[in-house]
Amino acid sequence: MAGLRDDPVLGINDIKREEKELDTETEANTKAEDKAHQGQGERDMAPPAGSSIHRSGSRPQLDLSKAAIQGNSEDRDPTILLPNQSDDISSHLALDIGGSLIKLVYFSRHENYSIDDERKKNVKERLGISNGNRRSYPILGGRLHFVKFETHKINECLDFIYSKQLHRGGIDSHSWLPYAPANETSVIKATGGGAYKYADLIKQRLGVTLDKEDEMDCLVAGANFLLKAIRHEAFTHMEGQKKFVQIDQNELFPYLLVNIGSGVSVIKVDGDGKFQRVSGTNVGGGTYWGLGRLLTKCKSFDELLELSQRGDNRTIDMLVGDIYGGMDYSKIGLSASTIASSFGKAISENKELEDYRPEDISLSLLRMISYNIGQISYLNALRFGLKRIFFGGFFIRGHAYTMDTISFAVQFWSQGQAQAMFLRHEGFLGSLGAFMSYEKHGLDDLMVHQLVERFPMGAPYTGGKIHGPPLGDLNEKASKVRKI
Ligand SMILES: Nc1ncnc2c1ncn2[C@@H]1O[C@H](COP(=O)(O)OP(=O)(O)O)[C@@H](O)[C@H]1O
Ligand SMILES: CC(C)(COP(=O)(O)O)[C@@H](O)C(=O)NCCC(=O)O
Repeated sequence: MAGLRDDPVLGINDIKREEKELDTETEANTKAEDKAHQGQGERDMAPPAGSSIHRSGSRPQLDLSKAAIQGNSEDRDPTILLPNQSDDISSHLALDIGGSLIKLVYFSRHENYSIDDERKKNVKERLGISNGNRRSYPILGGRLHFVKFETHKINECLDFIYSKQLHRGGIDSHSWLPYAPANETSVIKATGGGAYKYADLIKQRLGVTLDKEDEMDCLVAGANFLLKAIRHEAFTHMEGQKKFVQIDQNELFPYLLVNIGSGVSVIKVDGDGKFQRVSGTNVGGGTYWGLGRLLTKCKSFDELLELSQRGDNRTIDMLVGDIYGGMDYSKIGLSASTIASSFGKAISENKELEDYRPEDISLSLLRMISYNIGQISYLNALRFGLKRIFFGGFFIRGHAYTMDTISFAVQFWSQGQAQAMFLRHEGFLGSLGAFMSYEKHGLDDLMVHQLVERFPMGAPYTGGKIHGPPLGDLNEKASKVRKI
C-alpha cells in the first residue's frame, strides 16, 4: 500500500482492494474484541458480533451497547468506552454548570482513528457506499470523557472547550464531517444554575447558545443511565471496604438519589423520567468547603480533605463519654465514643482559638456534615419505604472517610435495613443526563445484561484507605439501639 497516503487519487482496482481490506480489518477487530471478552470470562454477556441496539431514522446516534468503564476499579471519573459506536455523533459536548464546579461530558471517536481511516472513508465515498449523513461502515468505537473545572474559573473551562473545538464537534470534525452544516453544533446542552447565569458569557466567548435542561431531570437521567448500563458503577463502602454491587434492572426502582453538590437534593426515583424531589438541605458540600476555608485558611478543597486525614476530631467534638465521665449511655444506645455534639468541645476555657488544629477542625466538620446528610437521607428513605440510597455529587470525591461516615449513619439509623451506595461517576450525573438529552438514546432498548466491563474481573476491590479515628463499632451500637 506504499504511496497511498501520499496519493489520494486512486484507481478503481486500488479502491476495490482497499474496500476488501477494510472489511477484513473490521471483521478482525470484531473477532479480537470477542476474544478479549472471552479472556475475561464474560463471553456469556457479550452480544453476537455486530449486534447493537435498535436505532431508528437516519440521524447519527449514540450506541451504548457494550458500553463499559475503561481502567481499573480504583480509577476516578473513568472514561466510558463505546466500542460499537459507528455513527459520528455531532452532539459532542454537554455541560453541568453548578454552584461550585463545571462538569463536562464529551464524546470522542476512538483514538486510533488515523489517516488510514480517512483513506478508507475516501474509498467508501468514492465507491458510493456512503449513505447520506450516516456512514455505512464502523468508526470502531468512541469514548465518553469526564472533565471538571471550578465554576469561578469558567474562563479556563471555555479555553479548554475552545482548544479542543468541542463546541464544534471536536478538533477534526471538519475533515470528518464535510457534509455537516456549519451551524450544526452551535447549540450545546447545558444544565445547572450556571446554564442561566453564564449563557451570555458562553455565547460571547464560543458563539454557541445553551439549550437548557432541567437539573433534576438530568440528575435522574444520568443516574439511571449509569445504574442500568454500566457494570461496576455502584458500590458500597463500609469500614474501608469497597464492594461493587450488581443491580438487577428489574429491581432498580424505586430508589432514593441524594446528590451532594454545593447544596443537597434528595430525590425519590420511580422510573425513567419519573421522580419527585422530596427533600433537600443547604448543609452540603459548599458548607464543608466554605466553612472549612474560613476555619482553616485552606487554599483548596483537596487540601482541606487532606488535612482531615491527619485530624483527630475528639479534640473538637464533645463525645458522650465527655459528658458521662467516660461511660456509655447504654440505655439509649450511645457508646462513650459517640459524638454527642459536633464542635461542642471547642468551648474550653483552657484553650486559645489558635490551639485548635486545622486538621482536627477539618475532620470534625467532615464528620458533622457527612453524618447529617446520611441521617437526613435515611429519614427520607424511611418516609417512602426505600431500602437503597445512591449518593452522587462531588462532595463525596471518592473519599473513603466521607463514604464510610455516610454509610455508618444510614446503617446505624436504619438498623441495617437501608443501604448507602456510591457511584464512580458521582459528580457527573447532571452532565451525563444533559448529554443523553440530545437524543432519546434508546436506553429502553438496551440489553443491559449484554454490557461488559473492560477491566479485569479479578481486580481487587480494596476500597480506599481510611485515615482518622474509627467511626465506632456499628454492630455494638446498633444492637444497643435495638434493645431499647
Ligand atoms: N476542586 C474542588 N473545588 C471545589 N469544590 C470541590 C472540589 N472538589 C470537590 N468539591 C466539593 O464538591 C462540591 C460541589 O459538588 P458538585 O456536585 O460539583 O456540585 P455543584 O453542581 O453545586 O457544583 C463542593 O461544594 C465541594 O464540597
Ligand atoms: C439549588 C440546588 C438544586 C443547586 O444545585 P447544586 O449547584 O448545589 O448542585 C442545590 O443547591 C440544593 O438542592 N440546595 C438545597 C436547597 C434546600 O432544599 O434547602
